[in-house]
Amino acid sequence: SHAWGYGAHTGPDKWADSFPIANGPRQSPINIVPGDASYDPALKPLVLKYDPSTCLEILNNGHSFQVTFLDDIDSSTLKDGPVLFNHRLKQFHFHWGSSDDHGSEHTVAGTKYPAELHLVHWNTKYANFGEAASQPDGLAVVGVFLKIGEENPNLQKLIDEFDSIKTKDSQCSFADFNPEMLLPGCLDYWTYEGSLTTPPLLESVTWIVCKEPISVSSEQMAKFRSLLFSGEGEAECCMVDNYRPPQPLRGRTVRASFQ
Ligand SMILES: COc1ccc(CNS(=O)(=O)c2ccc(S(N)(=O)=O)s2)cc1
Ligand SMILES: [Zn+2]
Repeated sequence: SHAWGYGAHTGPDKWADSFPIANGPRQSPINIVPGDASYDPALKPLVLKYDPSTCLEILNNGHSFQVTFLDDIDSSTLKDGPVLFNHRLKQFHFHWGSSDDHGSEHTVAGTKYPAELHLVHWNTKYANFGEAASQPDGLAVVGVFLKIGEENPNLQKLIDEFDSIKTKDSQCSFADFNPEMLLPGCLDYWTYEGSLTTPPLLESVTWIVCKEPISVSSEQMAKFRSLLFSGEGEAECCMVDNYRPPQPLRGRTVRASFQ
């Protein structure tokens, strides 16, 4: 069958054909309705400790661009927040639109942001990422919204690599980047039990969505849109609208770490 993508014939409405879990009970993303979220005073503050020396490479995987980290020791970790176990950072990537008025996966009271950052971590009670990804409490993804405003010098460090990763399956080494620089000042969050937002859509993700966005300039967003879904030598297809729309809540509770 066709590989999955975001086009008319391969996009989110077609994913259930090959990945029936697409219609499962805990799919992501969702529309977060702040008024319906329940403040949970038992939720701890998020503890994110990242080591820039574990940054390995930046790559275009044909769906997004991602920065991959060395995860063989506990050097870049997520602790506390809504999770009970230590998690290790595996990679971060983004989702964005074809224009500044849409592109995020989660929405907040129906508001769409131009882009959304996902920092993917796996629970070290499991042997490795692949094991963890198939467990209901195996992954924790921190989502950060991007909002049009000031140019973001930390995002610019990623954008400066785009000429080397323009096409699908291109990659280059990328060192000494600290993803802490991509976090908002305030780490208030909403949390709920969900899934990967791309195939295999595994229902193994504790979502941790930050309330406060980070800034990105409109010019920087235009650079995101210069990346290609297509491979070298193929007809050029701009990497835009690589987001899954919100999915049914199916009775899930969204908790807030703040009042
Ligand atoms: C077991 O085989 C596997 C397991 C997992 C994957 C997907 N790769 S992945 O985990 O990096 C992510 C995909 C989508 C992510 S999102 N947008 O929800 O943050 S994270 C592939 C093969
Ligand atoms: Zn993602």
